[in-house]
Amino acid sequence: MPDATSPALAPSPSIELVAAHGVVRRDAVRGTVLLHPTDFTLYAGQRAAITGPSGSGKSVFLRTLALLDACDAGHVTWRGERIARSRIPAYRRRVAYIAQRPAMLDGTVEDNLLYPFTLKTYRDAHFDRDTAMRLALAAGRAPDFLDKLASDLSGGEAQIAALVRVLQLAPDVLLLDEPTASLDPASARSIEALVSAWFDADAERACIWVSHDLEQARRVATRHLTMNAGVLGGDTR
Ligand SMILES: Nc1ncnc2c1ncn2[C@@H]1O[C@H](COP(=O)(O)OP(=O)(O)OP(=O)(O)O)[C@@H](O)[C@H]1O
Repeated sequence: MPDATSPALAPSPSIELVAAHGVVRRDAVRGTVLLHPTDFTLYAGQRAAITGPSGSGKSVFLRTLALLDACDAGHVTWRGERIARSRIPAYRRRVAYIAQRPAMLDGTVEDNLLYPFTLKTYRDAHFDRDTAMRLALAAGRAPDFLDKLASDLSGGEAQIAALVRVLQLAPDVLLLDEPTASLDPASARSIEALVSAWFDADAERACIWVSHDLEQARRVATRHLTMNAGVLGGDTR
């Protein structure tokens, strides 16, 4: 009978997905530090939350991990390797950043869902209406959701559409920057359910959820970090 130390039952080594190595961000004009030197690793299977006061640097940190803003020092790695400039689009395909109020294009929800497939990075992928419908249904939307005009969507519906637009592309990591901040509780729960279903579908996925809401942070994450005046605290490694 194998015991817990036998190779068959030992936990598999953690897979490092996104890591920050001494990353620093400064205000380009005034030179003030927005993010102090930060080390952080996100492993496959982790759901992390970052809470902290307004203006403390949560978005600055998330945008740095997403490679949307360049570091002033340090670097970000993907699966233990530095990311060459030419590989940034491929990285963003694996690591998706979701803003608080994502931009929607004119046209229907389906037009919005089709948009990523017009980009060079996704030239090998194809829009699958059934997948999109399934995701919309998982967020409690009616079957006609894809036919709605983006301009007619409520804030909650627009956020759901934006999340479906990302999740249909099956990223490995979600960086969620207060995705439910301006939403009613029901819409917020729909977003949480959608992210949860995405996470549960593959053991090698991981996410970071920035939230002002401590209750939500407890619901959506098992690893808790804090940001205060540009200093990331908690269990950062
Ligand atoms: N590109 C930038 N250049 C200069 N200053 C910036 C830049 N981005 C953010 N800041 C400043 O950095 C500080 C942290 O901003 P950030 O948006 O990360 O805060 P936050 O913790 O996400 O706040 P909130 O919870 O209100 O969204 C703020 O003072 C903000 O004005």
